Amino acid sequence: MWLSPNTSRKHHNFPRGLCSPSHLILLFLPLPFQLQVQKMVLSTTTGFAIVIMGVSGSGKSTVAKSLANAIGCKFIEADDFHPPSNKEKMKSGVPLSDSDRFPWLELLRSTIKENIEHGHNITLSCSALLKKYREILRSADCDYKPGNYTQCKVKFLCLEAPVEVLMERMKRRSEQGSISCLPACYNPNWICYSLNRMKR
Ligand SMILES: Nc1ncnc2c1ncn2[C@@H]1O[C@H](COP(=O)(O)OP(=O)(O)O)[C@@H](O)[C@H]1O
Ligand SMILES: O=C(O)[C@H](O)[C@@H](O)[C@H](O)[C@H](O)COP(=O)(O)O
Repeated sequence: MWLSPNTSRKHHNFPRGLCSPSHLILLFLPLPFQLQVQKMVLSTTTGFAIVIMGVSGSGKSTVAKSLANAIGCKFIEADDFHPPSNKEKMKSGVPLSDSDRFPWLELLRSTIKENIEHGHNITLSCSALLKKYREILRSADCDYKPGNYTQCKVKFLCLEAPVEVLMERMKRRSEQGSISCLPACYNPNWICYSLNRMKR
């Protein structure tokens, strides 16, 4: 399920009580996603995870945090789970390799698994740019059969933003000294490549 922030959305029926200002974010989600969030909120027995994914600066943390706040669930920032060696690489602008990413994704999988198995809902901000990374996170649901996205308790929402917006945000972020994957993010071709090649 892919969301572009500029796409217009219709307002839909949320359970009573989901109508304070902090819930406004829900109205900006695509309808199938709104329904998923309703299911999440109404379920008392099953935990769900919503992964807000996309490239650096696409707004993952902002949206995942607001969504968690709106529906009263836990927000998890995937960047907090990187080992110091990955953080060091990202700080120096060295892109991570898959062998850097796999242990990190496996740790995230265990965290998602633990939460959904205890019936807790979570939102997670994580780049998850390749299908193989998303499949690792989906496998946190022990009932997940590869390709059965509808039943999977781990849902993905991909944020997109125009390249100029991403560049501006990354520039601002680097000026503020935060960690980011600068060389990759400063290359517009890389950004387009990631966005265009993303499949479920
Ligand atoms: N919808 C939005 N409109 C305007 N600014 C936004 C929006 N979403 C995020 N931002 C800003 O963009 C920057 C990057 O957002 P962030 O959530 O950290 O992105 P990511 O987690 O994908 O790297 C932050 O300064 C944030 O305030
Ligand atoms: O929000 C961000 O700035 C990025 O998404 C970033 O923090 C990400 O977690 C790392 O770059 C590792 O992930 P990838 O190299 O797999 O994107």
